[in-house]
This record gives sequence, C-alpha cells and structure tokens, in this order.
Amino acid sequence: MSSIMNRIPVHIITGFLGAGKTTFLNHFIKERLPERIFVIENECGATNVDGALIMDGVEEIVELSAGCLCCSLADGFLEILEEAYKQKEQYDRLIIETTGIADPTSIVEVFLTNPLVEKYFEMEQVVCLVDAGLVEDWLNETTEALRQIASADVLLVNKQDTVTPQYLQSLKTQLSNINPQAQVISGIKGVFPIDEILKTGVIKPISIEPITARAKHHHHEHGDNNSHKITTFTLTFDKPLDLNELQLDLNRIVQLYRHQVYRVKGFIAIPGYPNRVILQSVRNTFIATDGTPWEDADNREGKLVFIGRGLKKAGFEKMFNRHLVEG
Ligand SMILES: Nc1nc2c(ncn2[C@@H]2O[C@H](COP(=O)(O)OP(=O)(O)OP(=O)(O)O)[C@@H](O)[C@H]2O)c(=O)[nH]1
Repeated sequence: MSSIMNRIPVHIITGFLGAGKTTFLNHFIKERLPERIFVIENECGATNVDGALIMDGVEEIVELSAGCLCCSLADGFLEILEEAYKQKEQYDRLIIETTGIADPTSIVEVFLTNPLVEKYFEMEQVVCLVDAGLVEDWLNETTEALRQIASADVLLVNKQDTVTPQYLQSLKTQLSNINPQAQVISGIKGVFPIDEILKTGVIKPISIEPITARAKHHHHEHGDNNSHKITTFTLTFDKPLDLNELQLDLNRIVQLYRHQVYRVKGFIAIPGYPNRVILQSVRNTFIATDGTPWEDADNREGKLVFIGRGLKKAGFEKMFNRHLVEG
C-alpha cells in the first residue's frame, strides 16, 4: 500500500506541432518551483532541439529521440522509466512532452496497463495544447490533432492573441463539444493556471463524477452536421451491465473501429458490485478500473462518452443494450 501512496505523479503534455507545448512546460516548471521536475522529451526525427529550449530548474531532462514514443514505445521508454524510478528521491513529478504528432494514449496505456509501471507511477492527466489560430485546420487535415484532443483531460487553448474574442469563444465551445469531459482553458504564451490543471484528470476514479456531470451540458450529437465529421455522443444505461459479456464486445469495438474510435470513457454499474466501474479505451484496449462507491440514494446509471469520426450512435447503443441486466 505504501508504494501506492508514494507513486510519482506523471503528466503528459501533448498538442499538435507548434501549439506551445515547450512554452507551457517552461511555465509549468517556473510556477512549481522549488519543486523538481523530471522531464522526458520525445523528439521525432534526427534533430533534438526541444531539450535545449527548456529552461533551467528541472532535475533532469531525458531525451528520447530514437523514435516517436507513440510508434516505438517498447524498450527505450521502459528503460527510461526504470532509470527515472531509480532517481525518484531527486524529483517530485515526471512530465512527458510528446511530439506534435504523437498519439498520447499509447503512453497512457503503459502507465495504466504495465503492472510494474503502475505500481510506481501515477498517471495524473493528459494536457493538450491547442493552437487557437490553427487547430481548425489541423482538425480538418489530420487525424492526429483529433486523437490528441480526444484523449486530453485538459485542453489549453494557447495563442489566443492570434484570434478574435468571438472566435475564441466559439472555438472553446467546439472543443467542449468534441471532448465533453475535458476542461477547456484559454491563455497566451503557455501561461495557464497550473493549480487548476493539477486538479483535473478523469483517469482517477474519484474525479469521474464531476467531469461526467459536466458532460451533461453537451449531451447532444455532433455528427453529420459537424464540418469535421467528428462524432461525440454519450450512451446512458439505466441498468447494470454484464461486464464479462460486454468485455468481448468492447474488444471488438477497439479492433474493428480502431481508425474511427478515438476515445471512450465513462462508468457503468455491474450487478452486485458496490463501486462504479470506470471503463476507458486506451489505444487498442479497454481498461476497467474501480470507481467511487454507489450511495444508496444513487440510481445506478452508467454513462459512456464516445469520441471519433463517423461513428453511428444507434449501432453502439444496440450493442451495449444487449448486455443490460437487472441489478
Ligand atoms: N503568438 C503567439 N505565439 C506563441 C504563443 N505561445 C507560444 N508561441 C510561439 O509558438 C512557437 C511554438 O511554440 P513551442 O512551445 O515551441 O511549441 P511546441 O508545441 O513545443 O512545438 P513542437 O515541439 O515543434 O511541436 C514558438 O515560437 C513560441 O514562441 C502565444 O500564445 N502566441
């Protein structure tokens, strides 16, 4: 138990090319002084410039330039984590800055599914920097930007000086519509409220409730009428689900729809179990974790938010409804 208590907090900073990740990282480090931060920088390609741009005040910067964290995670990353763990007395937090085209869920996956890594490190949140002026273009032209936005717990809309206040407002609404679970904050030059950001994170069971509650406000469809053809919808279940049966289908979803489903996250009730079961897709897997206990007064309703491209709610609804059981 004590090792769980002392796990090292991990934060992922992602965001499309040039969105302001390094600028934000420097702000983070400055704001948290005298805390010591261990930074893992991932550069895709031969030249590794980001490391040189990071300000003083970090305990250590490890640069991983052998390949994208997203595409060749394998050994290099685990070795770096092992090294980071050995030095754990020397710093307070671990921050991983991904490349501008990384899929951050591949990194999240390691922290949630590798038992050794999970024992020593605690995934706190995925922070995604968004370039206010360019993000619409990136969403139209790439899939990476959407994957990053879909997997984030916090969306930091940077470079607000490059757009009008009206546009900024509509962009923030659009981002909330895409990822209803994420907190959306706008700012400039990477300056964002770190304390507020550190409080977020839906991966931790305890915080799933308020965040899903926020999703209620955007509980409508953004399918074919959305210019990016991005679909976000929420399935609600008024009864418990048979997790064993469901698991087979969940795995089918992530295999069959892996190019379309970018994120699924939420919680369900299962018969006779006292806690919410948190379900989330992380890359090609579905992970079920323990959530907060149900209170007697709760009607055990489950909710799952789907984010992807061209997903049809009705089909998923039908599939899930097959697994509804009496509580
Ligand atoms: N106008 C404007 N420029 C900004 C702002 N924030 C950062 N920049 C500039 O945007 C450029 C990219 O910032 P970085 O922090 O290097 O972005 P990054 O996401 O780390 O970039 P990559 O690692 O190349 O993907 C730099 O020239 C920054 O000075 C902002 O709020 N407004």
